[in-house]
Amino acid sequence: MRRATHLGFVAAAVFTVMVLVAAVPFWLNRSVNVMLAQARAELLAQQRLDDILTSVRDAETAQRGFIVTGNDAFLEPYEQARRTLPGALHEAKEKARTDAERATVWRISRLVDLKLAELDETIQLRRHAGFEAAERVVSSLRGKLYMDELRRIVAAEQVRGKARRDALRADLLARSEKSFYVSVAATAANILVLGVLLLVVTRVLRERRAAAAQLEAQAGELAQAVALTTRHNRELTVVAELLRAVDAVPSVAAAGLVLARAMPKLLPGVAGTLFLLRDDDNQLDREAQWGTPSDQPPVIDIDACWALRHRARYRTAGHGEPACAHYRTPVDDAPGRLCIPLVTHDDLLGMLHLEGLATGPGQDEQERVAVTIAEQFALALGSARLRESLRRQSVLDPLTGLFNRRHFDAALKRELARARRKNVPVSLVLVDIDHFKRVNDDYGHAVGDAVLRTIAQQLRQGIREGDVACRYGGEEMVLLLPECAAADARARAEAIRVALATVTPNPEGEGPERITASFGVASYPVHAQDAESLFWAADKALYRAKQEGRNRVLMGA
Ligand SMILES: Nc1nc2c(ncn2[C@@H]2O[C@H](COP(=O)(O)OP(=O)(O)OP(=O)(O)O)[C@@H](O)[C@H]2O)c(=O)[nH]1
Repeated sequence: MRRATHLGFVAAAVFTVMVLVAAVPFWLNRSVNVMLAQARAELLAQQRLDDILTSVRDAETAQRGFIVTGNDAFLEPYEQARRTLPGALHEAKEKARTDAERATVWRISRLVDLKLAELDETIQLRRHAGFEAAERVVSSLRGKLYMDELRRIVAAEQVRGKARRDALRADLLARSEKSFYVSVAATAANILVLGVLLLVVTRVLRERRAAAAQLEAQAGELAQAVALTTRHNRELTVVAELLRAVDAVPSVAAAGLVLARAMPKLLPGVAGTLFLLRDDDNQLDREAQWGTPSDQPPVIDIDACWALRHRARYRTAGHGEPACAHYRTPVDDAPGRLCIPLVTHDDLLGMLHLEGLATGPGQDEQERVAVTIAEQFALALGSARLRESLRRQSVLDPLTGLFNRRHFDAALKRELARARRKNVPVSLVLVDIDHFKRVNDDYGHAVGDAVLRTIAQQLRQGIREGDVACRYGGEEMVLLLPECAAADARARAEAIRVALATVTPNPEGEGPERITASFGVASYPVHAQDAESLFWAADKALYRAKQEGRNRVLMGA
């Protein structure tokens, strides 16, 4: 704004200077014109006097011719002079510019009148009194005196006029010269001023252009920063949602599905596969996939991936770079791959394999997003794993891997309530190893534990999905069989009993050659109506089985 005001002042000043400079030659030209007009008027005045003198002279010549010849034809110029001279004299008087001029014209006018009167007199004499009478008047030299005086005055006036004209011409020449130099100087000054103005305007425009370019660049940077922040915020929101969702999942496997749903939002157009490390193993399972990934094996070894081996991300952009063993398609056919190990607290949890990442500009940005997701997901996954492990520990028996008594009590109540609601049966099978004390005594507790694990394995194998096998306490175990009537429960217990007698109790070392167990079966609604009575009925049947010689299945009463 201030710069614009300055520019306005400069323009106004330049305009004023230019007007003044242009006015000087104009003024000089004007004075030259005045002088020219003066010179012209001078010439005209002289011309008028010359014309008057010439007319008088012609009239005198005509008088002489008439007097000599008496022929009227000679009088024509005289008549002409008498007609024109009054007008010429009048005009001369009118146009006289100074008092001196006016006085001179008056004197001439009087002499012309006298001369014309003398001519008139002589002509009349010649006409009426003859040649001699006219000759006498002419010879008196009165007319000659008039003419001489008239010539003298006009000649003097000519001399004065010429002097005035010469002075005017000299002045005119001097002024023309001055006017020329002033014009040249004015033009030069104008060019100079215009040049300065042009310079100032160019500079101002250049500065404005630079300022505009700077503003444009700043606006561009700002827009980029805003876009980046918006994108980061969007990413943060999605990552936060992802973490919240992973936090709420019931199992580590479900966390993979949550990731597969979030990834297309975070890295659009990028396909991927999530591999998760098995517990106590060097193998990873393909847990989830999104986009249109290339063929990936369902199970991979840690050694199959550069990223897993080195615990650092590994990128292949194509062009013959070494491929990971889990790539089933050549590197060049699926460029822009990135393997990121999922690590938390130095524990390897899995690996994120991404495909179709940018290989040119935008590569770093995508990789940054991918690494952020992998880091955050690994943390969330670690927590999910821990939660899952704690949950398992709270319901599982650590020695056998069967559910513990707390879980059994809750499951029994739940299944009984459901059986009542749905009007279906539910059965319990109590299992007690026969003479287990002897195993401990003969081979030690470690072998006893191994035998317990073998039997637990047999129980797990002998039941359906949805059935619950628990270690109730010591060497006593229980099977909860939902929607299973008494006869079916008995048959199932019998099958387990028979199978048990055929397995090696401790496949890892020494121990008894075979082991047997006794089974007590009770069912809702035939043997009892509530949890406690049902358990009690099964326990009584088990007791009877022991009493009757062990290694048998007995039904509740
Ligand atoms: N090794 C091992 N032994 C256990 C465990 N829990 C209970 N026992 C043992 O199991 C044995 C149970 O013995 P008893 O209840 O006398 O019965 P039994 O020897 O199996 O004889 P019957 O049941 O009458 O056939 C005890 O010696 C307990 O110490 C366990 O977790 N590990």
